[in-house]
Order: sequence, then structure tokens, then C-alpha cells
Amino acid sequence: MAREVPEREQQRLRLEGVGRRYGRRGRWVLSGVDLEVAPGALIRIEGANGTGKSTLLRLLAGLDAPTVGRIVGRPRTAYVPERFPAALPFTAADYLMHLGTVHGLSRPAAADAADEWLERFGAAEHARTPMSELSKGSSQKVAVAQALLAEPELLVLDEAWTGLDDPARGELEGAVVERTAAGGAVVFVDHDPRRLAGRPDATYAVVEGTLNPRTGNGDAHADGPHVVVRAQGPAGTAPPDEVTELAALVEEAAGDAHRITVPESRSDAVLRALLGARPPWHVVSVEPEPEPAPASVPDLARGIVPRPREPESIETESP
Ligand SMILES: Nc1ncnc2c1ncn2[C@@H]1O[C@H](COP(=O)(O)OP(=O)(O)OP(=O)(O)O)[C@@H](O)[C@H]1O
Repeated sequence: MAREVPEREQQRLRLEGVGRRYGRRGRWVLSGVDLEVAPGALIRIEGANGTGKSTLLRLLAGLDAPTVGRIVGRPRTAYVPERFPAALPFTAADYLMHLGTVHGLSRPAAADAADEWLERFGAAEHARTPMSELSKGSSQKVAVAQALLAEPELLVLDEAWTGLDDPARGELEGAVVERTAAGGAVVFVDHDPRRLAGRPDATYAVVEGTLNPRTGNGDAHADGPHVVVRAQGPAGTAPPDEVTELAALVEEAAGDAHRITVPESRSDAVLRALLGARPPWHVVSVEPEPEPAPASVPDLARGIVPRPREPESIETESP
């Protein structure tokens, strides 16, 4: 049974004018980011490769500090990093029990929570396996279990579904829905546009260092049907900026191809931008986006309060 988190007792995380660059002369990876994460909110962060999504999530998780701006109101936070340090000198159960006690659980409660989450993710048989001997998938199950077992007020997931088998992926989606229903906030990045489709209270895209709200209700897929454009450009190049700004999601595919998910209403503009690039991109295919899988847990009303932005920084949705 999930621990309820009364809203009035929770810290509300706020990013105010946050900028981050690596090194004194490095480029600004993020700049002028304002964001408020309300209790119970489910927030999706999108963006092309290397735009700064992980940088933003590390700031949200409290593992990194802004170069400028400030972060206030730290809730009890747990984080699943993009790369989990698997070669730790513990068995899976001992590691989870240790993490549970760090998060304030008694040893028996931490041991019970460790067993419960390993069971839920189908990894109970690996409880006594040293972490260094776990497969990538089992190690990822431990990574998500360590974040969930203390029932955090804020859960930050950086591509946490990657490497999990199908049942564990479904289990993690269910756990996210449970967490938000219990009043916890969840912020996630995932390369699959169908992940938790229709559920986020807000979706933001990181574009050229700024955080742009997607649509009125925050769901990237609320703006009508989408198409998937597969396109190939010169080796090692990212799609033109105009494409990244118009698309709901840009992902690298096999070879030098990119998979670009875009609202149907903007697909002509994306194709024009690809074909008009110098040198032009080769459009391999244009297909309707597959239907998302139906959600398994009843929907629940939740509140998200995006911080007000300066008018010039609001992304307008072109028809
Ligand atoms: N610790 C670091 N030191 C120096 N540069 C870094 C560091 N972490 C990230 N960067 C740089 O910051 C930029 C944004 O990286 P980040 O990992 O946040 O992007 P991302 O959107 O999560 O990318 P991906 O989708 O590939 O995971 C990249 O140019 C990256 O090389």
C-alpha cells in the first residue's frame, strides 16, 4: 500500500532562471529555465539528442547545481540515472536494503520493500546475486527499485524503461501512476513517444537550451494525430533546427537515419525543412504513428502548475 504524501506537507520544487554550462567557457546547455513541479504532477521532458535533458534531470534530482539561477523547495527525491553504476560490491537485496535505510526506513521495512520491488519487477530470483554479476536488464530493475522503494515525493526517471523487459516496463508505468496518485511528483525522459501516453500533466521540450511547454494540457500527443518521418542526412549530422522545433520527438535510428514524430498538421513543414536543407535530407518513409497501447490503471486528476514565462519565450503552436 503506497504511503500517501499530504500535499500541504510537501516541498514544491522550483527552478528559477536556471542556467547550466560545463566549464567557465563552455556553451550554455540550459538557460533561463523556470519550472515548478507541483505535488502529484507527471511531467514529460522531450528533446533531441544532446539538447540537455539529462542535465535538466540531474538538476531536478539535486545531483548537480545550476551555474546561474536557483532551485528552491527540495522534496524527498529519488532518481534513476541514464547509466546505472552496476558494479557495486553488494547483492541486489543488500544494496536495496542499504538504500532503503539511507532513505529513512528501518532495516526490516527496507528489507521488506527490497523484496517487494524485486518481486514486482520479476527479479526476486536475483536478490542474492552480486550486483556485478547481474545482466543489464536485471541491473536496470534494481536501478528502478532503489528509486521506488522509499516512495519519494519527487521521482526523476532518465530513460528508466531502457533495458527492461515488457512486463517490467508495464510495472514501472503502473508504479509511476501509483506514485502520482499518492501525491508524489514524477518527471521523466523516455525515447518512446508512447510511454505513459495521454497521462502527463505537462510536456516540455528542451530546444536550444530553453524549456518550451508543448501544448495547453501538456500532452505532446494532444495536438492531433502524429506521423513518423524516417529521414537520413549527412553522416553524424542532427536534423535542421527547424525540424527539431516542429517535431514532438526526434530520435536517432539505425545508421544515419532519424525517426521524427510530428503532428500531422506540421508534417508538410517538416518535410519542406528536410528537403530544403543544404545538403538535402533523404526522406525514407512517412507513416501514421502507431496507436498507443491502452493504459492499465484508471486515470486520476492531478495538478501541475507551470511557472509563468516571459511572453517572448512562450512557444506558440502554429496551426
Ligand atoms: N559532465 C559533463 N561535462 C561536460 N559536458 C557535459 C557533461 N554532461 C553533459 N555535457 C554536455 O551537455 C550537453 C547536453 O548533454 P545531456 O546529456 O544533458 O543531453 P541529453 O539531451 O540528455 O542527451 P541524450 O538524449 O543523448 O541523452 C551535451 O553537449 C553534453 O556533451
